Amino acid sequence: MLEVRNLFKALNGNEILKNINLRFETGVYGLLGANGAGKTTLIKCLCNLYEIDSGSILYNGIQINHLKNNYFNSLGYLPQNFGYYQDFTAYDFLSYIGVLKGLEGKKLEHRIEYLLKELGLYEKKNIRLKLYSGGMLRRVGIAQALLNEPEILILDEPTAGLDPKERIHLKNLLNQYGEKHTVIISTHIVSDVEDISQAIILLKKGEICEQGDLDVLLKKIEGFVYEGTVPKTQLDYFMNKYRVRNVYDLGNTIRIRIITEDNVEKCFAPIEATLNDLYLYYFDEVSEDD
Ligand SMILES: Nc1ncnc2c1ncn2[C@@H]1O[C@H](COP(=O)(O)OP(=O)(O)OP(=O)(O)O)[C@@H](O)[C@H]1O
Repeated sequence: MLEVRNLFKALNGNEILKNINLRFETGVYGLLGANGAGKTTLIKCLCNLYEIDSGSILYNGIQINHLKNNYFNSLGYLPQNFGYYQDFTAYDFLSYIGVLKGLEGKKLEHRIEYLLKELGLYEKKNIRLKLYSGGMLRRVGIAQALLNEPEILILDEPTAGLDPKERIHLKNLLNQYGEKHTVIISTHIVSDVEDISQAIILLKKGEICEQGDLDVLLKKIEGFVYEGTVPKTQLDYFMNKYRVRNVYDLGNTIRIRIITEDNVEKCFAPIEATLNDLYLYYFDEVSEDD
């Protein structure tokens, strides 16, 4: 179990994370926030790559900075910008990282082959990484994070560069991995974590604004989400008046989805809220995939 208590972190004199309290058990956790919210900084703290200013991060009750290698052995991490050796093949690169992680022999070979197959890279395992596409490199990055079958898997923007089919495949893989391990996924893309997260954490300007089970979080905006059909000429009026999520062109009219706590015009009817609505409600912007 990984626990964050009253964490504060500044970078170059700017307070980036403020009073963060979190608890991670087995399951998938979706860490959602707009660009610059502090997700990467938080992840670097969780990976013990940043010293924290105050508070504590505990793994099974012990501060991670006291555990040193024992903690790293339990951790798999995909950084936002993942470094690799261009002239290595995927197989050689994973062997190299595996050895750094203390794996060897047949066990390492089997694990590499399994992950290359799982991530759809097996046929290309002997091609140099400099010839890989962005999506393929991201998948190598995910494979290296999974090499030691870590108790805690932390992925910073794992779907960057992946196509829709690869995203779905990765989601299934992470969902399965989360059945027995802790998986923390940082993203600003709602669909990366929707349907697979046992808890969603919303980070805004360095503070947790909400966390918990998605159904419970959605209750907070129950009755605030509406859809309605309005004349096209009134779009600007409604855009200024409400947070507008979707606009569907119906010819002379448009159907819009809005979020508001105010009373609305008769043309709007309440509708069930989704994680994308929650994202817009808290962050005042639509998620990239919406
Ligand atoms: N070394 C640094 N010194 C000062 N400020 C920093 C440093 N690194 C990041 N920041 C600032 O900290 C804030 C949070 O950055 P961070 O990268 O953690 O956010 P993020 O949520 O991961 O964003 P993104 O999705 O764009 O990667 C930003 O305002 C960023 O400019």
